[in-house]
Amino acid sequence: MPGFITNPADIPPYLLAGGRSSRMGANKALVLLGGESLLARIATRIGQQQRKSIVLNADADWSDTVGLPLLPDTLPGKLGPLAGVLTAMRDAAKKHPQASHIATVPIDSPFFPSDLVARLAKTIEGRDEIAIAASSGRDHPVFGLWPVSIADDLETWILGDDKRRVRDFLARHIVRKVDFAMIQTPIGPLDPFFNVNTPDDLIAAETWLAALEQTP
Ligand SMILES: Nc1nc2c(ncn2[C@@H]2O[C@H](COP(=O)(O)OP(=O)(O)OP(=O)(O)O)[C@@H](O)[C@H]2O)c(=O)[nH]1
Ligand SMILES: [Mg+2]
Repeated sequence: MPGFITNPADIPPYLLAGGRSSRMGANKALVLLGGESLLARIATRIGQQQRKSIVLNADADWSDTVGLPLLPDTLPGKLGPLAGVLTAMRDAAKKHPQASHIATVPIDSPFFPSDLVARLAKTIEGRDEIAIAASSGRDHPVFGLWPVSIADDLETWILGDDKRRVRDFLARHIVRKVDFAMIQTPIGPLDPFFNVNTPDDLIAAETWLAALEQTP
C-alpha cells in the first residue's frame, strides 16, 4: 500500500510536454524566454520544490531533454494532458511504490508559484483526493497532485469518453482547489499561471519577465 503524503517535497514531479504545440508552430518546450528554454526554466523551478528526480513526459523522439529522463505516453494518439497524467501515475507506481500522489506541471507556464506543490499538498485530506491550482476564478488542472490509486479509473475514462474534458474526469473524484494570488509587478498584476501558447504569448512573457526582474 502506498503511504500517505508525509513531506510534499517527496512527491515525484512530472513535466507534461506531450502536446502538439500547434498554436506555437514549434515545440513550445524549446522556445527561448530570457535566453533560456521554457523546459530548462520549468525544470529548474520544479526542481527547487521537489527532491525526487524530474521526469519529462513527451514524445519518444525528443533529442534535447536538458538531461531529463524521457517518458512517452502509455496510450498512443495524443489523447490530451490527462494521458500524460496517466503515464506519470503508471511510472510512479513502479518507481516510487511509497508515493500516494504525483505532481504535474505543464511545459508552458514559466511563472508558476514556488510553493505550488507544498500548498496543493496541504489541502489533501485523503489518499484518493486530487488537488489542483486555480487563479482569478479559473482552474488550472494541469498543475495538480494526482493519486496513483485512480490510475485504472483514469485509463478507463480516457479510453471511454470521446470528449475527454478534464472537468468531466475531475467530477468523478474529490478535488481540492487552491487559489493562488496574482504576482504584483511594476506593470500590473501577473497571473502566476500565465500560459505561453502562441508566439504573441511568448512576446508578452518576455515583458512579464523583465517586469518581474524589476520587482523588489
Ligand atoms: N503527455 C501529454 N501531454 C499533453 C497532451 N496534450 C497536451 N499536453 C500537455 O498539456 C499541457 C497543456 O496543453 P496545451 O497548452 O494545449 O499544449 P499543446 O497541446 O502542446 O498546444 P496546442 O497544440 O497549441 O493546443 C502542455 O504542457 C502540453 O504539452 C498529450 O496528448 N499528452
Ligand atoms: Mg497551454
